[in-house]
Amino acid sequence: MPTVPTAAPTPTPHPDPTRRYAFFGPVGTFSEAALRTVVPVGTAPADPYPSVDATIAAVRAGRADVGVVPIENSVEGGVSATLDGLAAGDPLLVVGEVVIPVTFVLAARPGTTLADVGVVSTHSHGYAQVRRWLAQHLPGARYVPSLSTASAAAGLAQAAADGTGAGYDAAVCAPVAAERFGLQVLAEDIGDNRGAVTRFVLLARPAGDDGRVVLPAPTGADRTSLVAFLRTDHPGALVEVLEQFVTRGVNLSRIESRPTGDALGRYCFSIDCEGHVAEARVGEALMGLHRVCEQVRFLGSYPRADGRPALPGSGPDEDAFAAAEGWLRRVRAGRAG
Ligand SMILES: O=C(O)C(=O)C[C@]1(C(=O)O)C=C[C@@H](O)C=C1
Repeated sequence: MPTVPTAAPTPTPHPDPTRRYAFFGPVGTFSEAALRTVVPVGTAPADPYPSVDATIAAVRAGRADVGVVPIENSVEGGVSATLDGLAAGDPLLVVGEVVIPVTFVLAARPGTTLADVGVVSTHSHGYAQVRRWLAQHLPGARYVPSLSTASAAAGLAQAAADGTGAGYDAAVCAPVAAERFGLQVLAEDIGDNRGAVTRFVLLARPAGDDGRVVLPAPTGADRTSLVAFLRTDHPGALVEVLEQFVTRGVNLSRIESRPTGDALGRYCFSIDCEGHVAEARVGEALMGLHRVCEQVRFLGSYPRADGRPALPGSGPDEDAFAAAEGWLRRVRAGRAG
């Protein structure tokens, strides 16, 4: 069985001042906070885009080299816009991840009190994380969705500057967004779940057009992301997919189904597993998937934000994979097994 080559040379680490970064904006989003953990202000050009789709499109079109978007929240789960954006369209690679705590404030124009708040706006993922607090403290309040937590805050500031109404009275946003847009914080730390975190991914175009290597080299504590499209709707199709990981002792850290959009009942599986495609066990699992699936879209292998090495699996260790490969080579050459 062929050995999967490792990425060489090692790609440039972030921040790379020669690259242009894009993030799901405007300024003050959690996505910007995630970006700033790897690309501090002033180290490289970084532009805000108004949605996940726009951020992904900027990377695809070459307006940015690396894009930062949310992919998974510990309370509300997968971010559909990101999962779907990566499953279709020109291929992109995940080249890194960042996990940050998410804490929310209720912010409004200065002079507003809690009793004045009848309509609240925020991103749908933000709303899902403060629903209980709102029900308890603003039981009559109506919810208006916004493109991001920070755009809800920006809308209040813009309306104040224009002398108009924003269509809502308060925004649920990051503390930094309230500060950036000169809003008054009516309530702090209003998240329903202490310790909520969101995982963000750094996206880049695969190597090819500019000759840059973007696939990060293995670190020993990596994650691999992919999308598996099942061949046909038949009994055991998902088991066949899972088997590829189980038999190689590869641990999954996330699996969720997403509709392909073609027809009712057509789903693909968005999967994260532990390890790097350069490791034999992961490479073989991916080859196995390729055999049983209609299509497998490799989304990248990249260092885990928590630096945790793969859990020891019940399957064979890396040496056993190398030994098996050597053995097959020998017997194929007609030598004694
Ligand atoms: O609106 C933002 O600030 C974002 O970065 C988006 C987003 C998300 O979609 O998950 C990020 C983290 C929070 O969980 C809420 C919203």
